[in-house]
Amino acid sequence: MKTVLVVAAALIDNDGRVLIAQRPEGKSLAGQWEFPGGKVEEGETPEAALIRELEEELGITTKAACLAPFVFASHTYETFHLLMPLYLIRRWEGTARALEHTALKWVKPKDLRDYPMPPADAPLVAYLVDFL
Ligand SMILES: Nc1nc2c([nH]c(=O)n2[C@H]2C[C@H](O)[C@@H](COP(=O)(O)OP(=O)(O)OP(=O)(O)O)O2)c(=O)[nH]1
Ligand SMILES: [Mg+2]
Repeated sequence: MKTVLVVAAALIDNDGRVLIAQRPEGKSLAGQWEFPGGKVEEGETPEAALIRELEEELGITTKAACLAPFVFASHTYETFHLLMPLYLIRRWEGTARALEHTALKWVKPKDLRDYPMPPADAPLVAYLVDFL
């Protein structure tokens, strides 16, 4: 089975809320709420991939020095194994907009459990609740 490397971000605002984004119709896991991010492309570092994905998906600009490695998900789906590092980000430029998602939401960590998220994400939420 193929291991797919996906990078994701927990953007944290000044009130300690985390940004989640709803996956659009037509994609796998449609309607579920995820951390913004995406697949690392060939020859790309995880950090460069995340900076690119945040620009594409949210229209925001950040830099490698603002990405703090936090925890990772390692989860077997039916057709691939997902390896997904989650970075914490507190500094970026611009206002996040849903350029590729159905909706965005800023959520207190303890309220993240009210939103259906992909199976790989449940353990990550527990770490955010404890740490933030
Ligand atoms: N971004 C993100 N992906 C997640 C999360 N949890 C989770 O299981 N995934 C899975 C869903 C997908 O199988 C994969 C990421 O795929 P994606 O569709 O976001 O990839 P991408 O942004 O590069 O988009 P695409 O060009 O492949 O359409 O990781 C999460 O919290 N954030
Ligand atoms: Mg994505």
